[in-house]
Amino acid sequence: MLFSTENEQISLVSVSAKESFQTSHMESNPDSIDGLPPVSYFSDSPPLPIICTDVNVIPEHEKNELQQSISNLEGEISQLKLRQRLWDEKRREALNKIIDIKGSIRVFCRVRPFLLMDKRRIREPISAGSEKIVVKSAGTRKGFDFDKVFPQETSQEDVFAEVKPILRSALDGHNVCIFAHGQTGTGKTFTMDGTSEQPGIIPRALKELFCQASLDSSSYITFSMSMLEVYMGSLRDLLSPKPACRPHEAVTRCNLNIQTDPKGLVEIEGLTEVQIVDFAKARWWYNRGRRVRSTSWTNVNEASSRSHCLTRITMFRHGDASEAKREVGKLWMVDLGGSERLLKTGATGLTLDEGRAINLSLSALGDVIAALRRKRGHVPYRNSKLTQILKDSLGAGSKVLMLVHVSPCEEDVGETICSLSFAKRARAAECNRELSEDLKSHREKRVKELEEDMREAEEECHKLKNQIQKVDLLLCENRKLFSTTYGPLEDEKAPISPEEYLKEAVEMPRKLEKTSKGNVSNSLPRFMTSTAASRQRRSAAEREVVGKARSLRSVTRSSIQFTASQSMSYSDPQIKAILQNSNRKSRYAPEAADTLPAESPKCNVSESSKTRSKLVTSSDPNLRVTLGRHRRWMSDLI
Ligand SMILES: Nc1ncnc2c1ncn2[C@@H]1O[C@H](COP(=O)(O)OP(=O)(O)OP(=O)(O)O)[C@@H](O)[C@H]1O
Repeated sequence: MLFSTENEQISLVSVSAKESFQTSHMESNPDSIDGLPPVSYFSDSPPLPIICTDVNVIPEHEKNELQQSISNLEGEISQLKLRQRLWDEKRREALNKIIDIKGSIRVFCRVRPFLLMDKRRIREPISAGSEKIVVKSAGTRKGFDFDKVFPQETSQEDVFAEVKPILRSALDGHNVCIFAHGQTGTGKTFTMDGTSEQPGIIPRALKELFCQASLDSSSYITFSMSMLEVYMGSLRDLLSPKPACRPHEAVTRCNLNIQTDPKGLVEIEGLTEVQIVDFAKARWWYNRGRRVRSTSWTNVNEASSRSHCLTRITMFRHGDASEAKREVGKLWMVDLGGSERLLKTGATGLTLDEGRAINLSLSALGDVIAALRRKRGHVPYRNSKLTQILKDSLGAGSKVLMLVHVSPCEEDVGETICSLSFAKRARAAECNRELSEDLKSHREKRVKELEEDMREAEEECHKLKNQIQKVDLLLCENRKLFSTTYGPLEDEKAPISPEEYLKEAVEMPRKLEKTSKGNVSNSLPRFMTSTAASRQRRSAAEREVVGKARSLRSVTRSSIQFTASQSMSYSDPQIKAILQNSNRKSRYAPEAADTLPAESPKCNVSESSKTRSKLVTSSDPNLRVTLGRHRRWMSDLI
């Protein structure tokens, strides 16, 4: 029976309740209770009015009110998110302007403290100011300007504080390179890597990236890591699953190819790329790579690095799932091999060749930076492997930080001047024009203003994040209340699968045609309506698309992790978003976490072969090609 109005419904329920009450009372309790006369509804006196409330009946207007409040909250959240995005844009803009004012290639200098084995003289040859270094030698004084000078007593923390802003830029989707350059034994590895008590830039940067990513409320960021070494002009994969081979063997066995795609993006074929979900995992992988690096003993440094060691962190910044937008930024942290006068290091044989190779690639790097600075048409990237690898991270839109290291010792003055001259060359082009004091103070003022803007934007973003969380909580409660009372909300649809999405895309023209048949088709000229042949062609195309969707779903089910170039092969933003979501889910799934070693790499043959088979069983030919071409993934390791 249908109840037309609320009142009718209630009165009917009241009657039935009254009837049932009367029946049950008559059946179960015909006599008095505790000697009291039973209440008779059949007496002559008129019956008392019965008030019945049925808890299951909720007035219609309450349902509407709840629905309204849900949609209001949803609207509020999207408004807040929009405001948050705008503030985030402002923050990025301010940061970019700051970096542009300060210069996209910045050069710092760090002076190493005296070591126990150093011969100390009364008069030290180097005096360091905050932005200037003066070298005194053989009665001459040479001055070198820098963006920042770190004197001997500078702590690792202070150095990192100056590096931090550039990391934010990497998180915002820019390509960033941080180099440590200098003579052998001047502290490049100490600055980049550090010790367990005094961690250097790389471990601190890894920590900072995860910290910043967790605070970022407008998007979510995922990370992957690769490490390689440029040794005697060849590339070695430092995170390779193979056992750490000896340097000279590895050169031939682990050589990798550098490819540049038509867009100018650099890809290193076969380079291992591991996904890093947290700082602990990142550190584990970093330590693993470090141990494999080629070092040898020289007269100058007991554990001299004989190669350039490159650590790459790739950042995938995903916007809202609805936006399906993704930005990829690369952060390169490079511990360059020591520049050295080969005679001084006492190098012979292989070590001598290693030194020569290091020097050649360093001068190629200097040429590239100088050409970029001078904005020359031709940039000689091809002159060394190092510059080929960094090609897409050194050019326009990228940020470069060079940390030049020098020794405080008298006997190293010649080398010190060489290193400082290298730095001067890198810095010169952008600082060609010596700035007047007025201009300098104007720039400083502008930077301060922009820093203030940035802080304000960050605060606003933080406030909005908190507000969104609160409203979201309220929304969840309301949704829960609605679904428990009235059943699922109308717009609470299950997330659309790639197959459904493509099917919908295929069906859309059909639907349109159906509508047009009814309404517009007759008004179309005959040559614009579909022929039998065109219909046949279209259904063949539809079958292909649905087939693709199926294989796509099988891919997402098998939790394959996509890299930048792989996901780019799917040009549709909605599919990308779905794939990203599925990646995200699988990453946090317990079985995905298991594939990362907790403490040390454990060889689990069945596990790894299972994963490998997943990687190759995709039925999608496009995917197979990109997977085949691409880097090995963490799941493929060991
Ligand atoms: N700022 C510093 N404070 C304390 N010790 C330092 C500092 N810089 C360097 N050292 C020490 O100097 C020694 C040489 O440093 P490191 O190995 O980092 O030099 P390097 O430039 O990387 O040399 P190479 O190019 O040969 O690899 C190490 O014992 C290191 O601990």
